[in-house]
Amino acid sequence: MSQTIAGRTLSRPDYEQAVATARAASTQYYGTGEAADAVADESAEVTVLDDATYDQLVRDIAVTEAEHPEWQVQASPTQVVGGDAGDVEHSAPMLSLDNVFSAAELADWHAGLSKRLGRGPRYVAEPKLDGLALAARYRQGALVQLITRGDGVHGEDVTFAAAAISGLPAQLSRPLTLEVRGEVMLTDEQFAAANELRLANADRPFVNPRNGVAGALRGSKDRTYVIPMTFFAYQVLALPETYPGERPDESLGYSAAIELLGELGVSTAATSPARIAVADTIEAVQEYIDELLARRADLGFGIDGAVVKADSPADRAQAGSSSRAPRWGIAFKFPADSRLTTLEEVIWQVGRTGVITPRARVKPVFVGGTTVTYATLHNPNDLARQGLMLGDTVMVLRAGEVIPRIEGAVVSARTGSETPIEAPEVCPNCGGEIDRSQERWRCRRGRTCALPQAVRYAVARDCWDIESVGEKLVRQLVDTGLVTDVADVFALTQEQLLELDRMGRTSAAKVLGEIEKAKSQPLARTLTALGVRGTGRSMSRRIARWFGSMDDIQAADAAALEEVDGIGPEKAPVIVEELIELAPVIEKLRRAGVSMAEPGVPGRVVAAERAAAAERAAERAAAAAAGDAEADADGAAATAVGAVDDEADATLAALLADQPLTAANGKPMSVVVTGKMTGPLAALSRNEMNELIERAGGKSSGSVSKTTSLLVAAEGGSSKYKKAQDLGITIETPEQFAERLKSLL
Ligand SMILES: NC(=O)c1ccc[n+]([C@@H]2O[C@H](COP(=O)([O-])OP(=O)(O)OC[C@H]3O[C@@H](n4cnc5c(N)ncnc54)[C@H](O)[C@@H]3O)[C@@H](O)[C@H]2O)c1
Ligand SMILES: [Zn+2]
Repeated sequence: MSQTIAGRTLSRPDYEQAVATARAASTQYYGTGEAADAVADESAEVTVLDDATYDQLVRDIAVTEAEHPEWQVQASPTQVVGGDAGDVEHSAPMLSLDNVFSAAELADWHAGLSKRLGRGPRYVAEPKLDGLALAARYRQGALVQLITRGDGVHGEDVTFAAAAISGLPAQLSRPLTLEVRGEVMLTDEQFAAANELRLANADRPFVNPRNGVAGALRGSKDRTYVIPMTFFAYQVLALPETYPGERPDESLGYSAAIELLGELGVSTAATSPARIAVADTIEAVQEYIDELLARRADLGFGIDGAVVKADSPADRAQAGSSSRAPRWGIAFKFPADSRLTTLEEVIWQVGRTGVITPRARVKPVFVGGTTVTYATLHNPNDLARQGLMLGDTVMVLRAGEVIPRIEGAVVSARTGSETPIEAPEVCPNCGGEIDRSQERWRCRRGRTCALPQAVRYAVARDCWDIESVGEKLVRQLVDTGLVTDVADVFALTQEQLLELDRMGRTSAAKVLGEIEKAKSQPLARTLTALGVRGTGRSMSRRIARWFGSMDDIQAADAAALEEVDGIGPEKAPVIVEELIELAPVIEKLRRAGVSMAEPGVPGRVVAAERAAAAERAAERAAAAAAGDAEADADGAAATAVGAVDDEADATLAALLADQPLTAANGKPMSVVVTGKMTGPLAALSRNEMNELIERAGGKSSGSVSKTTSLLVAAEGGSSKYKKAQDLGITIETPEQFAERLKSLL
């Protein structure tokens, strides 16, 4: 995960230009968030950079200054903190943070600090919140002033925004006098809501949450509507003597201060999904950082790294600070997850279910670890409202493994050559009418619009595996009306097939043979073949394994579906609705003799039994701990209950016997497969390997982490292999793994 941004040495004119560009970009960045509005003078050039580009520029400047200290100018971003000075003097300078970009750089930093202190400090590690720094002054428990960071010495008074910020109460739970510092930001939800509001009020939407928060904050003075924001605190400090009242204990460590903030009613990252870690070694810090990066996309708000700080005030005092940043803390920067690029084309796609979605083709840009060329857009109505244009400079977000998304456009960067995006008049797939009654447009023909694609998908190797039904045959089957939905495949007869072009007896027999075999495919594959909106292969497997039978799946309501790992309150009702729509197709499949059960899968019943067994085991352990005396008192009753339990446990054990990847505690083992398979597993696709793992009671995962139980790899050398070795995770060859699963092969 390391990202090296080595700086380059610039020529003197390039250096001066770089400093000027960085300053202009900063002004923009800390301005209103809607570039154009920040520039009163229309003729002024607007410099908008994404953070990755800005950071690269600053690195180049730093490397150049190291080589030519005499070139350094006062305005260099390496010398000064962020934005413009305001008129409120800070109680103590609001500093920036120095950065590291890799585990090795962090270890070096730790070595340096340990040397300075003469010992390895205890650390607190927390998210680097991607918002704006804010100082909040409380006098005797009442919020009296909010100040931006400004140039670090003087900030701007933004007290007027207080009511819009959650996490910063107007009144603390105790009447203390103190200053709280932290980050004000727009959560993902708040960003979406903010743009809805802005559009409804004929204001320009924000480009992304990070750029939006400056505008949200400043604009709250004159705006007629309120844009809610969120605050997370990361520091408590004393106020000057002019502020009367009881003060907090100044010898508090950082972790204790975070706790105090929580008690006072101020929110911190400790109670956010990001959490905070206290760690005695730099390795433990790194572990938190790795784990935080893995969870980055699921936090609900933007982070651009982690911050590592010495916990004790004594360590901090001894380490001290430079004019720009403290020496007792460091920011571990994550690779950029959003970059600016150009929107080149909008492609309208019709999905398997007939839903029409716009997809953006952008000028290729490296973001979130890969080069992105395509990104999802909002739904068509949003597109029209946002007024996005072809040729716009757009922000592409790719966090974690999720599909890249366009967050917004920098309207101020328009040159006049942009062109409007044309929405389709008719269905781009069949030329038929579009149903625009819902937010998501859909072809009026629904699933039948994309029927050939749906059938192709259903007969593919990962679903029913009817390989002899190729693309041309599917076309013919659909065109002749023999197939009107995916289930019709199972109703095909020899006579019907023989009437088709280029279909002889041998081919027809082959097709029918494969169709016959497909009838006994596991439920998970049939569920995948149905193309239920909101599910794919792995979700279908999870659903099939959880319920065990199609009857149980169809009987499930949204609440029951939500019990399946990965199905949330948004997805569950969609799946229910889809299954209702698909009921006639499912009924056809049932009548055609297609299997409606997941073989060898314990399903929900055993899942419930597992939970009960685990509970019983815990109770027994507790009883044992409570001492024999009490257990004796309940003697008779306990024996009777115990007998029933033992019987249930025996049933469970029998059921689990062919679940070699279920751990003793009933939890699935997490298995990662890498590289080419060999031996008995050589012919299996990755999807088939995943199926096998799940059938064996395990969980397949794409990346190695602390929680991985097993890595399957034919040879060493890959990064997953090395990571597993480092973490001491069991590694098996495909042959060894096949041996472990022999009861299932
Ligand atoms: N795109 C642009 O044009 C542009 C211009 C200027 C700055 N920037 C961005 O701003 C950043 C650089 O500016 P910077 O000086 O604020 O440095 P920084 O963001 O690298 O680090 C310091 C800041 O981190 C914040 N922070 C978040 N979580 C924190 C935590 N848990 N503990 C302590 N502080 C925390 C605070 O606001 C603090 O002031 C970079 O990310 C840069 O990309 C971008
Ligand atoms: Zn259509």
